[in-house]
Amino acid sequence: MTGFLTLLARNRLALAGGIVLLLVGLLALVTPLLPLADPDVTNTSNRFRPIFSPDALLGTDHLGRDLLSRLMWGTRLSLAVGFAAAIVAATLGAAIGIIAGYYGGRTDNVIMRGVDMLMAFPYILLALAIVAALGPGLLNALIAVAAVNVPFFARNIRGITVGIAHKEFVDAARLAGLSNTRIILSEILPNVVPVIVIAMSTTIGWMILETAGLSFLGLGSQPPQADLGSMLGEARSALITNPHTSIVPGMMILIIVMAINLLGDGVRDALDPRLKSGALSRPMAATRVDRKAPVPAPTGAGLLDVQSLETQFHVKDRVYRAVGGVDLHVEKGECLGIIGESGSGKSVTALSVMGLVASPPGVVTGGAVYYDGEDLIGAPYRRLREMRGRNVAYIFQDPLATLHPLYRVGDQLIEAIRAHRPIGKAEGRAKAVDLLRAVRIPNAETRISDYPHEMSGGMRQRVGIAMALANDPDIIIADEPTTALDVTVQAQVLTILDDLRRSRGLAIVFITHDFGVVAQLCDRVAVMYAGRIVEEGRTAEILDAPRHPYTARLMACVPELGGGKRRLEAIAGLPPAVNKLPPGCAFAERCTRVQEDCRQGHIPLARAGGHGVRCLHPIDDSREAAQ
Ligand SMILES: Nc1ncnc2c1ncn2[C@@H]1O[C@H](COP(=O)(O)OP(=O)(O)OP(=O)(O)O)[C@@H](O)[C@H]1O
Repeated sequence: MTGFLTLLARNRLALAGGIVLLLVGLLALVTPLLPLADPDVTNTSNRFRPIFSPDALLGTDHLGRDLLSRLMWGTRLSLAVGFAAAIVAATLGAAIGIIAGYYGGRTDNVIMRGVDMLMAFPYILLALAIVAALGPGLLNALIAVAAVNVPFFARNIRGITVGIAHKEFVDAARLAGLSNTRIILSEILPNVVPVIVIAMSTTIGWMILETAGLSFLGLGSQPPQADLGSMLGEARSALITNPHTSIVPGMMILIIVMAINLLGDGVRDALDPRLKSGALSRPMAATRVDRKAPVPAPTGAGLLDVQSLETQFHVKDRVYRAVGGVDLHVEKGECLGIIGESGSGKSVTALSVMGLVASPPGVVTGGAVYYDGEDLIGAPYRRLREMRGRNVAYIFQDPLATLHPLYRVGDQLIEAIRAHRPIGKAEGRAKAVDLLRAVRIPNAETRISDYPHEMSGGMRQRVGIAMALANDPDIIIADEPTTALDVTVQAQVLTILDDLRRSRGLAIVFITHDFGVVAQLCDRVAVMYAGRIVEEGRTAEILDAPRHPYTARLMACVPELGGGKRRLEAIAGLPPAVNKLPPGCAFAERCTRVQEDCRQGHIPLARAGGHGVRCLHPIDDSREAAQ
């Protein structure tokens, strides 16, 4: 709750909306206690007094009634009716939606067809029909407004419930013997409540307007009782001659609805922080580049030469330094492993290479990525598009998320091939079959017509590899491609990658958590921590004698088959938040070798031969590393 309120308070517009609404609500609450004139007492000799009259601050209406008093009492009534209608509509709609979505089948059909029938009427006609049937009056207007909004909630919540009702945790609850009512209350409801709150927060304003609309037409509050709509309705005839009688209630409606909508948007954003971080906003086609420092010149090291790369996420006033000055290079045909704990910046480094970090909120703020001497960070989007897949291709962790579920894998492969080569469909298909064979998918000719869900996880990952190979790239960046696979399939996939590397001269950048994989596949390895490379060198050298305490501790966490019984040492503490990186060594807090100078200034990556380490007190002795 505190987190939600903090997030909400950070949104200035929502905060302003909340404060205005709170003030209006407070005023409405204390209205009976205020020394106001009676809102219903008429005095025709005193009619149409202007604003700021001595005895009527906001003037009087056509019957000489005090407009300030009517405004306060009217606001109170309009707010009460609007909120009550929203609560009734949300409760009924959510209940209907949950029942339809959870039980499905005939129940769903019957309920939703009824809802569809309600939705088939224009809502204002439906509201008018309900009020006509029940008779004019504020309570009936409330019922009408609630009734016309029930279908909106029912439809929304039913859709969400259908998705949740088929989730494994609901199946588990059912298997555990929970009754349907218990499952709905304990498993479904908590998951749909945020959606109900979001839907309510964005519709209350609308319901206040609808109630005001009915009162304006004379179907809501009845004279002499004031609500904002009826005040507007009564002022209609004096709109030109005495506009203040319309402006006063009109302004209040505007203020209330604006405040509710701003607050509602804030509530939605706070409940779904992805909206705020930009995750759901449409990202740009290439990562935004904003390099302040001069671009480093190419060193000519390797086919891919990453220099001082800095990538940040700018979320409101916070800056997350996900990649804080990374230097890497990969030679043709070489396999470079990037290893590190979760959140150390491996994926963001990899995605930055081809401008694939989503912007907003991602920004490349420094450094360069040279591919064959050409700076990709500064390259125009057209050039990047040409090179994506053709020169540098990616394999991602979860092939289910990258393959389109509604297209056959063959069609997706053919599309990937044809994106860079103007070849016919038949030729594309032949090439796709060859690719599936290259990644050792049995019966490639028939499996090409499978949908992704018809394949096993390992096969889908092979399709991912085939897709990365589709345009004979020089470099493949594989971001934890085997993490989701079991060990035997993992071994097969690694073997395929290794063979392809040797047969095609592919360079591979392999991102992983697993030192075993690094040992099997990689020529060199770079260890990342808090957005920096802390150690880099030949795999055998680092595995034999890690020099950075972090690398040594990371290796000590890995169990060894046949290595006898030994205690696995977890690394105490957590990596620092990348928006609050400490000065000096980011690992200092968790390091057993830490000394005072570790916490000060920039620590460079010191190189001796091919082995680099970013540590002031590195491990010198392999026995010490093993401890
Ligand atoms: N959209 C975002 N907004 C803010 N911070 C982000 C965003 N995306 C990533 N980060 C931060 O960037 C840092 C690096 O993330 P990255 O995904 O590169 O880590 P990783 O080492 O690949 O982790 P994993 O092994 O779990 O994939 C993390 O601290 C992460 O929280």
